Amino acid sequence: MDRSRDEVWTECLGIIRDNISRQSFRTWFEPLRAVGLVEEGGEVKLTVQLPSRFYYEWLEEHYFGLLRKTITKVLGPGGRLYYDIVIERDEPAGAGHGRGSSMELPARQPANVPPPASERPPPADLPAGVTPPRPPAEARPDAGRPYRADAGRGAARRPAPAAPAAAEAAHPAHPFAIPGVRPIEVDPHLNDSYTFERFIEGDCNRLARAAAWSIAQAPGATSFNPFMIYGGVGLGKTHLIQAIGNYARANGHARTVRYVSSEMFTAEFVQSIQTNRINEFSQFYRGIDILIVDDVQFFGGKEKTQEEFFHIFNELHQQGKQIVLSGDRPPRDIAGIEDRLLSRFGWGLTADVQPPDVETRIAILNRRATDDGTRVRDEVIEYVATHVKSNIRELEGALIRLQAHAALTSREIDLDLARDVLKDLIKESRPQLTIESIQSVVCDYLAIPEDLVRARTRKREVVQARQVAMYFSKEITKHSLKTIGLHFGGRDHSTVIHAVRSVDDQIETDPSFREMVVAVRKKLELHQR
Ligand SMILES: Nc1ncnc2c1ncn2[C@@H]1O[C@H](COP(=O)(O)OP(=O)(O)OP(=O)(O)O)[C@@H](O)[C@H]1O
Repeated sequence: MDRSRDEVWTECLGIIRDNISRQSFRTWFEPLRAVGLVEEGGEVKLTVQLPSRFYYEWLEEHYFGLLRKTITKVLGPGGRLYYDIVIERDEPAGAGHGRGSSMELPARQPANVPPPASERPPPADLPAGVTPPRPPAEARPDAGRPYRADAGRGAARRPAPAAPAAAEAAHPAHPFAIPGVRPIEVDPHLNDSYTFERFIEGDCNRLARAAAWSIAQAPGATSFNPFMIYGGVGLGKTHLIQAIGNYARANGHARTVRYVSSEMFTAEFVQSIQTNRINEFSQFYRGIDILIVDDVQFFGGKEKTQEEFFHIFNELHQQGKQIVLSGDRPPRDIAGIEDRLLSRFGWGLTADVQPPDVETRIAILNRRATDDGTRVRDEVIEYVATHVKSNIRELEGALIRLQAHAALTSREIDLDLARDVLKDLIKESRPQLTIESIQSVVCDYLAIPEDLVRARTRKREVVQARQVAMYFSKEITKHSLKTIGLHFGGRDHSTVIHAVRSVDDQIETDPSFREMVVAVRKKLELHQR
């Protein structure tokens, strides 16, 4: 064999890249690594490592034909592709591996185009003692059956909720209810309209949507636990994580679902401390079947809350309950959260959502208009979709504005109306923050008169505000260090470098400082919407 495994795989990737969208390539093929290449009995076996079973199922289901052709082209008719799957933690007994170990899982022979993964028997050629990947949830015999608290993997047995007394025991009390007085239904805090039916799938969210769908069929029983979605503002994270809860509740796959933002969780926790009810708070969250926590980055710097969440997380995970999280960035980039918690966020599956392409934007607008019972011409939909690009919330906002104007003025929604009504939005669909606006947001948050950050003063709190404003100016604007310095009373570029380093250092070492930076960042993002 004259070529190395990496060379062979790079050649394969080149062919695959030319045959699928950029987004799909990034999602499904970029994370894969070649880990072996051997020639044996007239066959050339290339082994590729997959990050999870989910990848295996997805590749087999969607890219089998392409992979077969590619391997034959690169390695000839004797070419075979083998998968090496990294086993997630807590695999069912039988797999016998911990996190990070792997198993050899031969891909199906190229001659057979396999039926969908859900209809296939387990591959017969697995090495002894290796458990085949679980079929997708919809194919499992338990899928679709009413949820039972004691049916899950490792779940503690609980009384069946038939008799009133049992029902009371089965309902975790609301943290702020009077315990023992009456059973209280857990309010899931879900928005009914955040469903899978209303969620438009595109390259931008395919992995996240597919994983969310699997989880909703069998919460706690897939290897995607926890499941974390991350991505920018208004890209559908909340919609998707709530869709899991809505679907699981509607189909009897979970009895108690709780959606909570990390800020709300923190507020409830603080309140429970103030009212001496930490135990109730903790019991309540430990009894939830699907816990959905939005915007986990706001746990940053809140050490006590993190600790409480850590214990709740562990308990739920051990009981086989489902945990679903969202954040504005991947776990490794979240500041101010303890490593032990961050590493848990990455235990299951993390999937990102990206800004939608124009086709997906058109589909979202069409769907939204149909749901609202409004007729909007194709040319108007296309006009809005091509001009409003940055996020889906803005896209929906544009449509709502059009609908409102048309209703108030009894006009039809046509291109003229769209141009007229949306001209300000379209001109500056994402206002760029200037150095001055950053100074203003930072000073407003820290209660410092704005002109002081440009003045000569070295008072401690002014220096802090100045450094934070410099830090964000460097991060957000495209200005050079020199220009940034000039906007801060004519300081030179080395002062800006020093400010950025100093802020970075303090983020690392000072939790309350870190919390302040996170809060300022959120304010700045609001100004960009
Ligand atoms: N793929 C989609 N199909 C249909 N509607 C969508 C889609 N993605 C987002 N939306 C809609 O866009 C709006 C914003 O979505 P959502 O609140 O879920 O975004 P987010 O990523 O959680 O934003 P933030 O980070 O600001 O909380 C919602 O009304 C949601 O229903």
